[in-house]
Amino acid sequence: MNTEVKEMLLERAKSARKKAYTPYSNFQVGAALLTKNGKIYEGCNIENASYGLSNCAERTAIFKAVSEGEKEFEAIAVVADTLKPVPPCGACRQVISEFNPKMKVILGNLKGDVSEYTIDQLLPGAFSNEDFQSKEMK
Ligand SMILES: O=c1ccn([C@H]2C[C@H](O)[C@@H](CO)O2)c(=O)[nH]1
Ligand SMILES: [Zn+2]
Repeated sequence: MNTEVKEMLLERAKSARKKAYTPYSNFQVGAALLTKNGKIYEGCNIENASYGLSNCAERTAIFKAVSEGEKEFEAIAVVADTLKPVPPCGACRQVISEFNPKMKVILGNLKGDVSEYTIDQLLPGAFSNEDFQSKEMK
């Protein structure tokens, strides 16, 4: 993936982060999701007084995109103010892998550190719709 696109996604994630609603953790995260046809959907984390209902930035971006009719994704960038590039939580890894097991995941922080993975590196052996099959198809 070319460096300009990567930089641009990280910038959009950084900008999305400013919209985070985080009165409980005060930990802001932004994400930017790139569709295969070149559109970008931003997301931020959104917390709730009932803590467990909080939604991560990554899932906000994906759910926004899917609700607009998008299902083909190429990459997601995630940014937070962390020492090392912010790792996505397990729930988000599972949701990312649903749509593209080869999705590129670009992780950053505000200092400019960047690391890049594919989702199958971050969640090897993910549960998928193929696991619904109860016996070998002959
Ligand atoms: O990759 C991550 C990790 C955490 N969070 C959010 C969830 C919660 O609002 C806050 C603290 O966990 O950060 C994200 O949005 N993305
Ligand atoms: Zn998450």
